[in-house]
Amino acid sequence: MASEADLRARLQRAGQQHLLRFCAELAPEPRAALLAQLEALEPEALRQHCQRAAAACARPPGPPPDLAARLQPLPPERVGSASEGDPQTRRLWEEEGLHQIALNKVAVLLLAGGQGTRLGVTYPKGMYQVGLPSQKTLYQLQAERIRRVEQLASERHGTRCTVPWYIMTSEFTLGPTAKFFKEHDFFHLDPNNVIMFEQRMLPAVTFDGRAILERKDKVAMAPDGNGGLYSALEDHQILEDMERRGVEFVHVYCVDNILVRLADPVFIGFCVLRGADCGAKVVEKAYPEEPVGVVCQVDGVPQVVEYSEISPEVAQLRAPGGGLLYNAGNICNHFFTRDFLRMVTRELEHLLQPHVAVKKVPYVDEHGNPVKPLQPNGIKMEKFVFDVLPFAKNFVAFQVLREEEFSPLKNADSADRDSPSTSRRALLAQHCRWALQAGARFLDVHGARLPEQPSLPGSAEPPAICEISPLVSYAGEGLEEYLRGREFRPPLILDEATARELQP
Ligand SMILES: CC(=O)N[C@H]1[C@@H](OP(=O)(O)OP(=O)(O)OC[C@H]2O[C@@H](n3ccc(=O)[nH]c3=O)[C@H](O)[C@@H]2O)O[C@H](CO)[C@@H](O)[C@@H]1O
Repeated sequence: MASEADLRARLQRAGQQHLLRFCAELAPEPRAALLAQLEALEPEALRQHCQRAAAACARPPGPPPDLAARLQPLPPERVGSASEGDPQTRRLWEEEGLHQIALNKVAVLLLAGGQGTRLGVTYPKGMYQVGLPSQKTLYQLQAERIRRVEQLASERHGTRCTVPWYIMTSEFTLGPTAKFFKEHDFFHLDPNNVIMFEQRMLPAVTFDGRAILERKDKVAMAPDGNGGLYSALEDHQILEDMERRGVEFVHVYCVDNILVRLADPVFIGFCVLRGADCGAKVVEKAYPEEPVGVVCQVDGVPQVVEYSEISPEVAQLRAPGGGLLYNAGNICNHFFTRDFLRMVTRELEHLLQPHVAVKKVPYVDEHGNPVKPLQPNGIKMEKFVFDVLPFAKNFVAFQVLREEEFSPLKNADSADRDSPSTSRRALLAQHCRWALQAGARFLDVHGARLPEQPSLPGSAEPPAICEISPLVSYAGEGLEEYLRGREFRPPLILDEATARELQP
């Protein structure tokens, strides 16, 4: 370990010697912890990081003034659709996706390093359960969808196959996530196929470029954004692991969408057949201010413009048909070829520009007293996972139906959108639709048939509580054999055991 004098010299080079100002008064243990934390910060990188943060903060807030003039919607030839068009083509995509999965060429990669501040929980979001009858957490639903899609591909192609699950965590989420998976026996997945790795952390910085001490013995650190993925892939040799397993296509997704279709064969097949190196799933934006990035073109190049970086005027622009001009909402589901990821980690990562988030960062004042600021006082620098899109040679977007594929859990229940209640409702409404489409009929307490609403929107309370285990159906398939022509008194919990009982 470096001596305190060494560290002092290094910090001086970085212009950050204030980080040691309480060191002399610390007991041996916290002192050692602080020194270890400081030793991990490379002086030149720290200097640049702090300078960049201050410079970015000094620029006028909001999107660059000329952005509006440089934006265009994606040209239609770059966009496919899961719901419109010919069902035969959709089947072809699905077949291709299942084929690639059966060949063990597909992996999923979860971005799970975020802190879930808006939801207000202290544990990783994937451990959250929104109050489904089964009480399954987001992680469990995801694990079961992986098992089911493996099964579908295996059955179709008569092989046994694996979809490895890579999980990017951060200092905040690795410990609890790993523990949770162990406690739940990896949800019956083979632990060798669940690969957790950690993203880097960066110091939070004051507006004048000084790294913030959160405690006398601790620098305030935050994960480097979900675009930290690319350096984390390199740090932990994840692409080498993928290569060893023969993985060629990666579905990257964010943790909080209860309807996420892991390794979605339709999306994978579409991207593969289009020869894409990079893809993004989109939904039609629900309203102009919806906090989703917009997939569009900037200076003719595909890109996502994040909701925090688009002006309200631009977000509200209308197309001639009356819909939003920029209506391709990013749902943080990306397709990458391993070759593309390799190119990014080898050649392009350093070109990704960090984004500035101004936040309230707890700190110690000059007397060493802890302060919880009421106003934003610090800068966190984050890279975004989609910032690699402009480097793609063949980017495609894939439009899916919101009620089938997107209901994110962002806020606590006090909000009326993107909350535990709205996520639960979206999943239960979807399962009720699937059951009705498969021919189930629901009865009320008096035995009378409940009205059928097979086209139930995701935001509505379903007429009957019905939850279908992902182990029974991945996307509504295969339910007729259990449900057709049968009557049920809700709740109907269709798990594997019930499915066996209902089997003709
Ligand atoms: C940068 C980004 O992708 N933004 C997208 C994200 O926004 P949004 O602002 O909602 O993004 P979140 O902060 O929820 O992060 C998205 C995902 O990235 C993970 N994460 C975040 C920070 C970090 O350092 N490490 C990490 O792994 C989170 O755990 C989460 O799984 O989802 C929306 C859809 O729901 C999209 O419309 C946004 O365009």
